[in-house]
Amino acid sequence: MPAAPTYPRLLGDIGGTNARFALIRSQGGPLEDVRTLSGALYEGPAEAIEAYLKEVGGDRPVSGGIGIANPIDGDRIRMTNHTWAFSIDAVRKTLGFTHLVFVNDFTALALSLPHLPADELDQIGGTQAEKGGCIGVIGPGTGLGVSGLVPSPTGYIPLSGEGGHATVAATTAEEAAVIAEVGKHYPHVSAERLISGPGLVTLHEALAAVRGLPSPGLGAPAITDGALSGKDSLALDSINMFCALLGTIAGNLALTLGAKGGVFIGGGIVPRFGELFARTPFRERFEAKGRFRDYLATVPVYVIHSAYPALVGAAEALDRALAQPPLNR
Ligand SMILES: Nc1ncnc2c1ncn2[C@@H]1O[C@H](COP(=O)(O)OP(=O)(O)OP(=O)(O)O)[C@@H](O)[C@H]1O
Repeated sequence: MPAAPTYPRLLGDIGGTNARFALIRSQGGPLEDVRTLSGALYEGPAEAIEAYLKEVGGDRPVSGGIGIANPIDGDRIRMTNHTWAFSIDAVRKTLGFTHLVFVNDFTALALSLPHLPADELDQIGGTQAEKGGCIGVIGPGTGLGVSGLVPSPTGYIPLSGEGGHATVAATTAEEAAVIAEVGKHYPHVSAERLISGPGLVTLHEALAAVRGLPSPGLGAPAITDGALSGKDSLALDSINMFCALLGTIAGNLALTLGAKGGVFIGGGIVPRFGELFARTPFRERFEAKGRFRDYLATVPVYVIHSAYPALVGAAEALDRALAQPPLNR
């Protein structure tokens, strides 16, 4: 009997604010009909997916792969920054799909890395990536996602960790003062508390307080704009500290994984810094590990500029799920 058709396939990337969907219509084909929907307008993923499919029309997919900004632990998902709570299998049945796979969004991002074209990556220091070496990925956005790819005889295995909640570490006295200031409000100052969109605002406010300045009251985009304009020195100092702290934690990730295959920076924030990023203390701090400076000096870091890398990774996650032999039930 011929195998049931698995194209078109639905791909998704569900964040705290937006849900992005796309279709791949044939094997090796591109992402098509990418749309961004506001999650808050829908009761749950089935409703959002139906709205998307109605809008783009054409043949209906029967399988889907979705990255979601949430830990995945079994069939039930309750989104942390959202009202959506659902059973993956119930969504699959509602949609009439044969397969529906959900993975953590940073697991999806990790799965995308070997597929990203070189011209969508900006290298920040280091030498050649070791082919087949361990890979790290870290990305400040609404939160701080951390993942990686570990080589195995059957290919790369993605990690599903919560590294954004590791403790943030100071290198300079002013960083220590900022962390102490933030610690007045939180019992544990995780990396995400400072290295994320909301974290940039927290860092900027705390740096002003440490320097005895009035509360600046700026949002994350305004802080970046102030730094890029060259006219707001507090904003520039905040971006520099943000990137230094990111360098510290990215260097820790590289050491922990032995990421000779490189460290990739995803998320929506760092690409918005543009050329400023290469002039921040990020790379110096990434390598500032005492006796392991030479080791880290070889590790390349790449800023991801791809438009929809998590959708590429969701496609890989679905590919892998469909390649598994069916369970004997
Ligand atoms: N120019 C900017 N500079 C710094 N931070 C910014 C800028 N523009 C937006 N942000 C911050 O980026 C964060 C959103 O990050 P990102 O674009 O990666 O979205 P996300 O985490 O994928 O979430 P979603 O998928 O739900 O949109 C927000 O906290 C926002 O304040």
